[in-house]
Amino acid sequence: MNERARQLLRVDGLTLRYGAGPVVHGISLGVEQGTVAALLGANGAGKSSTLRAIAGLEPAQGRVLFDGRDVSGWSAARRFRLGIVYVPEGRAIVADLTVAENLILGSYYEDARTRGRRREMVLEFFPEIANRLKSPAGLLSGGEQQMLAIGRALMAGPRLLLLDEPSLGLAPLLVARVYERLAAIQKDQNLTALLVEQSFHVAARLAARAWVLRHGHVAGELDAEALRSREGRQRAIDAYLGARQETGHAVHA
Ligand SMILES: Nc1ncnc2c1ncn2[C@@H]1O[C@H](COP(=O)(O)OP(=O)(O)OP(=O)(O)O)[C@@H](O)[C@H]1O
Repeated sequence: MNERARQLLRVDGLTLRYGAGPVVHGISLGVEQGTVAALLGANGAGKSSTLRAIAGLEPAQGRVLFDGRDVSGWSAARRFRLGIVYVPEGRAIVADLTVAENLILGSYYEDARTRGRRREMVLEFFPEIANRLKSPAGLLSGGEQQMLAIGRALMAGPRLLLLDEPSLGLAPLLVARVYERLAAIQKDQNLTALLVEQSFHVAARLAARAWVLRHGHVAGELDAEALRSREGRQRAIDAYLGARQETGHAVHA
């Protein structure tokens, strides 16, 4: 990893347990400012738990540094105010509120001018929801709900977006569209994000770096070049399947 690049997020030795044994075992990673990184792995590998711990939604051991500040003991609300914004799996929009009201929820504490400016930006990225502002959010399609959830997070002016499986439950064409928009937002807004994905090839299009988790361990690490190469793809598949015993060591491609 290029140590000179500025890491907005640094996680060291993150360990998380729900009951007896840990489900995340001493994970370390860093996300550089202005880049998208991904946590890959099969069901139950510990991806969501890691993301939730970074957001402050699960108690964990280890260190979470944000912009050089140790936020490990901070509540989720305090991390949110610092700019760490989490978009949960399953989207969690408020079905009974309109699309416009859901957007307002994302920037509840901002002044009207900031809110208006951000709303304009969000609607530019997601014209699908721009035409549906007065509809109850529950009537939107799955893809539109995902766009709304991302839009709502952008309304908060995130410095770091934590995206839990934005492709979940979406048809391939919609997944491609959501990822296209994320790429446009990243380019235009210089967004920093950490996302969770099960699909390697979906994440590989956007991410500059990825970690493959397996049974709560980092089983492999891939940089941008490896993410886009056939060899890197094979390496990730091996790590998913545990074909190589790389547990505990970051594998540089
Ligand atoms: N609230 C919870 N209470 C107890 N165990 C949990 C809880 N949440 C997750 N787990 C367990 O922790 C492990 C890691 O789950 P996690 O959701 O982080 O994995 P994941 O890689 O995100 O998988 P998925 O893609 O299926 O969401 C799994 O064995 C899961 O059953």
